[in-house]
Amino acid sequence: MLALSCMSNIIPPALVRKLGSLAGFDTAAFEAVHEKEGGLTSIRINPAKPGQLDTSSDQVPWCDTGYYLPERPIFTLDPLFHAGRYYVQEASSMFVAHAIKVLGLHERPLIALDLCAAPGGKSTLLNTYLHRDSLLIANELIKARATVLADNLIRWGHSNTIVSNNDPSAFRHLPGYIDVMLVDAPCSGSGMFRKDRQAINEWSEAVVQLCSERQRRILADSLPALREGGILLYSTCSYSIEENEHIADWLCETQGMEPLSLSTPEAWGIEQTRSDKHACPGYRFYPHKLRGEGFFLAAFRKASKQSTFDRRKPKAEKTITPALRNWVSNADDFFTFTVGEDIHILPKDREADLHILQRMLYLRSAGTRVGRPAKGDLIPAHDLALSLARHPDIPVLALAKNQALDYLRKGNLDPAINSQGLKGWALATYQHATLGWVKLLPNRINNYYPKEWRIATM
Ligand SMILES: C[S@@+](CC[C@H](N)C(=O)[O-])C[C@H]1O[C@@H](n2cnc3c(N)ncnc32)[C@H](O)[C@@H]1O
Repeated sequence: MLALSCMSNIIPPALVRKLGSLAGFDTAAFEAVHEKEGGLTSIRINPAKPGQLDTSSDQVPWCDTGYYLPERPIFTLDPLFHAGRYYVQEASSMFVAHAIKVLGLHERPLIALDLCAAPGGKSTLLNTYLHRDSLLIANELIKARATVLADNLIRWGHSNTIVSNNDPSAFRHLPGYIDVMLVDAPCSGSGMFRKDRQAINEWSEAVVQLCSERQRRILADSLPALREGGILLYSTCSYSIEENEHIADWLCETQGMEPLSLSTPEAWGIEQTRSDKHACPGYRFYPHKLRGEGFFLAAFRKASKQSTFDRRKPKAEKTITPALRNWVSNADDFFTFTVGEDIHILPKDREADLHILQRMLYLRSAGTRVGRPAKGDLIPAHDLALSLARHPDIPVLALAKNQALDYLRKGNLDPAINSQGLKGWALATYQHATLGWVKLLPNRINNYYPKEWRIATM
């Protein structure tokens, strides 16, 4: 408590001392910006989904789908949040979008791995910015967090995504398989001090050291999966040199990586550093220099030789059955597979990848869960309602805001809303954005919003 009330001592002096050794570091401005709790609110919109959003506010300079909000709304009470129309994401970390563009990673289909992916901020960004025919493997070590990750990716709606729940060392079984790998490593969290005061109490030089060692372990364990010539994006929300520039030097020294620079306009206020030994460019975000929290990113190409394995295509491809054609748009682009009773779809040219990944990893989910067969038809899954692969001709029940919130609370809906007298399965929508399924009966509307997703009554 004493530390919290004594403002100039809020930032651990040992951290400030170390940062003071970086060329051009402005200690006074850094301390001043940390005197107030809070920080900014920003969202990144999902350009693939409909729904009116007020984007008159300022754009995040390094991400054309990122916007600062003038204040923090109660996101839970906005149906568009639940529809995956946007993701609430800290502005600095949206810099990954710029890195993708500068490195041309959007130009052709790639296999991408987001190794430390929960809750999914950067995975949803990768979904938006990578080439649409890419495959994204979003991995998270901690099981409960992998569930949150999977849910956020369902909301975002892309079918070309696989969620895995593995230790980084599991990726050793996929030598040379990945084209681009993002390691947004667990770190000491100093970049979030303005948003999370508790992080200040938990910070110590020993924690920085432990994090630095863990970051090396995570990278050494997973890097065999990156193909020769493949790209690594390494990021943290720490200011500590031990977790940033020192890791960059270590990657060059021991992991056969060569540094890449990402040209950024000076007006953005991003500080470019050079590591001591290999002059690796690093991109530092300081809240006193730009509108964002503390963040670091560095990019590398794998220069060393990397063996790989045989990836012959299996021939068991199952195409979409006639019954599914009314539910899935561009049905011929997908193949189907079942998990338990549920039918899933994944883009056709990813069938071999699914077979490989099923053998080597523990997969939490793959592609889009479409639903369960029932008497020649389908009981549609919630994932399909939120998916971009959903058929455009499925009937729609348009809801006003209070009705949409009742729907999201899994409450009862007045049958009078169904003024057109529609029957059967329909999509509950708000401002053209889909929230989930309803079943329309003559005197009733059955609410199929998943009970584990429902919002609390406020
Ligand atoms: C900085 S967070 C990732 C944030 C995420 N990339 C995003 O943008 O939403 C780091 C993640 O690494 C996971 N993690 C923790 N220890 C790990 C380890 N030893 N190996 C791999 N991942 C780990 C954490 O559970 C956490 O989800």
